[in-house]
Amino acid sequence: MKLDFATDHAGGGAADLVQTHAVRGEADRLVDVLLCGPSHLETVPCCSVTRESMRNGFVVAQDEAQRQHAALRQVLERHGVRCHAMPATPELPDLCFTRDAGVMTPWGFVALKPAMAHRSVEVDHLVRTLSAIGVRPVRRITEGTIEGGDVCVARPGLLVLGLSGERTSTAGAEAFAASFVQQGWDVLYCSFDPHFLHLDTMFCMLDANTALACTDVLDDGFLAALAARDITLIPVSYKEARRLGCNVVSLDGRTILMNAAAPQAAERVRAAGFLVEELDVSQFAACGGGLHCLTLPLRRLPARG
Ligand SMILES: NC(=[NH2+])NCCC[C@H](N)C(=O)O
Repeated sequence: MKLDFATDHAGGGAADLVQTHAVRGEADRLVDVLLCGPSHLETVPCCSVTRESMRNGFVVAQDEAQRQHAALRQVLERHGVRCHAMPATPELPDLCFTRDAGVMTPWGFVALKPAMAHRSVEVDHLVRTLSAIGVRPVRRITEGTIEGGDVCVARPGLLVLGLSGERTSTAGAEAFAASFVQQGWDVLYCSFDPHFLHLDTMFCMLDANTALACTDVLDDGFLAALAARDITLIPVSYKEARRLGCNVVSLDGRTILMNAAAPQAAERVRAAGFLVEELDVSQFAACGGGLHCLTLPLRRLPARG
């Protein structure tokens, strides 16, 4: 497979702009992020959490969803994060979960290949939106399927990929991983049942050596592989993870945005010395996504550097 990250980045013009956008680790300092407002958010019965909400009669309360999303944006901006907006559109009801259609890597933006039909059509919309701010894909995945919620660029040298077989397939994950392998990165695969949707509902990095994890659910081999890499886990219960309580955003390896509906997880993260900002994201959680899903980091800078 030919990977031309290096050549794509050589030279001037747009390539220089692309080069300034990169994510080398989930806990580096977040500088630029892509958000999309929930004007067209709707329940789509494509994941277990949303199906449960629908059984319970949940319908999106537009005003409340807008308020919660505006509060997220305010917190990000208060922490100095530049928020870019993707226009919402009626035919894309899950678009506010900007995490899933693409991923920023150390070598530039990679357009993904979502499994769900209504999500796969988000990719072109995302690519157009990013082009307008000078970010063009260095690669587009064409093999298998892969969604951004299953991608964790954990820290420089370590990539973690979720494999449910439903949203992300082995072919998609391996195609995405190829460029990292080529650059000498260690790649860990985490297999789980499609019930759990994406890796980021059960595993999110807090700093380079600490992650929040639904340890009761995660595969023992995966937990052992994390331990072997000196990653300490702060456990989250299944019930809080199902409320998207494990689905968090590390702003800088120190300040963590967390779902207010998971107070035990927040308490443990605080006890471990992190600063926690709790946010109400109940409208989104009912649709299967939390804070991590609502944010697509475009640029993170190493804490010291
Ligand atoms: N990164 C995530 N966990 N995203 C959650 C997406 C939720 C959305 N309803 C879906 O099923 O596609």
